[in-house]
Amino acid sequence: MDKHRRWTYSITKLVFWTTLFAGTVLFICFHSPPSDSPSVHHPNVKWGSPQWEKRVKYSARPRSGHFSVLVTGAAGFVGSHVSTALRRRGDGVVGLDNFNAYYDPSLKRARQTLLEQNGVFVIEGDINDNHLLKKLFDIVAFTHVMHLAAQAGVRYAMKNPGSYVHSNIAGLVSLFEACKSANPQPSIVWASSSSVYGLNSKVPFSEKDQTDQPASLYAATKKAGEEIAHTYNHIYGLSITGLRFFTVYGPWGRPDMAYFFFTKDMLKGKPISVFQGSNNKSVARDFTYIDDIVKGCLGALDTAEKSTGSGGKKKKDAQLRVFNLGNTSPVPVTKLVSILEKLLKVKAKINVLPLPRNGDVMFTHANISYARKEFGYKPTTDLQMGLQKFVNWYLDYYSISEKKNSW
Ligand SMILES: O=C(O)[C@H]1O[C@H](OP(=O)(O)OP(=O)(O)OC[C@H]2O[C@@H](n3ccc(=O)[nH]c3=O)[C@H](O)[C@@H]2O)[C@H](O)[C@@H](O)[C@H]1O
Repeated sequence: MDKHRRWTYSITKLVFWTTLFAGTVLFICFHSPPSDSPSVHHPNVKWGSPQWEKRVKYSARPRSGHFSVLVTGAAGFVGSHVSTALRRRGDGVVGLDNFNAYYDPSLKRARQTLLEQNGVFVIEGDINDNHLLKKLFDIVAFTHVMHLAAQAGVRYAMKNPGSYVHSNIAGLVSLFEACKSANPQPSIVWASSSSVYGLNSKVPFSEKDQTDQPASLYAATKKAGEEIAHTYNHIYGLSITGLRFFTVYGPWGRPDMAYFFFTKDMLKGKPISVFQGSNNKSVARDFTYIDDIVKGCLGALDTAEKSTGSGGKKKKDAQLRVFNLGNTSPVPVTKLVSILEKLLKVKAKINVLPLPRNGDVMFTHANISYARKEFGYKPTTDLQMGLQKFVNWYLDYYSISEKKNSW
């Protein structure tokens, strides 16, 4: 071979191998297996990449006759349970969560891992990110949005008021804007709160009762959300259902809630503070078990009518509803503590404190007859049984042996 031919041969060889290598890389990128295959669980797939879009679309794909649902707050307590239930029955589910550090983000990541194993892709992003929301509605024709992302917690509102405005007001508006512009417009079910009843003293709380005396900024932002929902329903024909949750508890729960940190502190032998009203009156809550709440969420979703707008205009009036989702039997916080003492086999060190004026109310008690009538909502788990399930999960998740229980 002369010098020139050898040179041409080397170049041809180089081009051949480069093309083969580039082709293989492109093939891997564009023909990766579907998102719920365990081999491709990369939570950090680049936003907006073809692989990301593919995972979003795959996760959103329902079984025939089922819904395609965007669940915000999917790595949260209620969001992770609802996403799993929807996915299990055949709905396509895409999760969205900002994984903020309000409480231990590793718990949110653990929920995300479970969701991914169940075929739910959870996108890390904020509901205030208009670009992200637009992109999601551009690539998927979601039939429903289950909006559970929020800044929760009644007492924390005094420490960080801005985060309530950011998530519960600005975030809600950003989400409604995206839904109103989507084509088709989805039906929306979202989490309001029992706290909207505020200083209401008429029991049990009915959806028709007054809700204009919120006792915390948290409650005020949820009440504002209900009014904002009215506006978007009225102007744009969005079908919107608000759910007033009553102190939801259970496995995979929120560490900022009393039943959760009482358990943690009691197991460590630390004292707990139990609030009490004036004249030694007990503070009580209508504690509601997570599985009952999930049934209520699905019932609301299944009975939600379609939105009626398109192109930013409404064609006719759309559905607007608000439901209480409670347990209907308030339990004093002192009773909650005594149930935990039995289940954990420890004596609590209790400091009784006067109910602080930081947003707490004396009691909550749900009337659930409207939800029962509309979608057969009927809670079945009492506090004793529900806490037993929570404690089983807690000891298992934090790998605490029975021996340690006798601290
Ligand atoms: O239904 C709701 O809309 C809200 O429910 C929940 O709020 P709450 O009912 O206030 O739950 P949680 O903090 O567990 O306190 C429970 C009880 O323990 C008492 N409590 C609390 C703390 C303490 O140190 N001592 C004490 O006695 C306290 O006085 C109270 O009586 C959600 O957190 C909130 O996000 C929202 O969704």
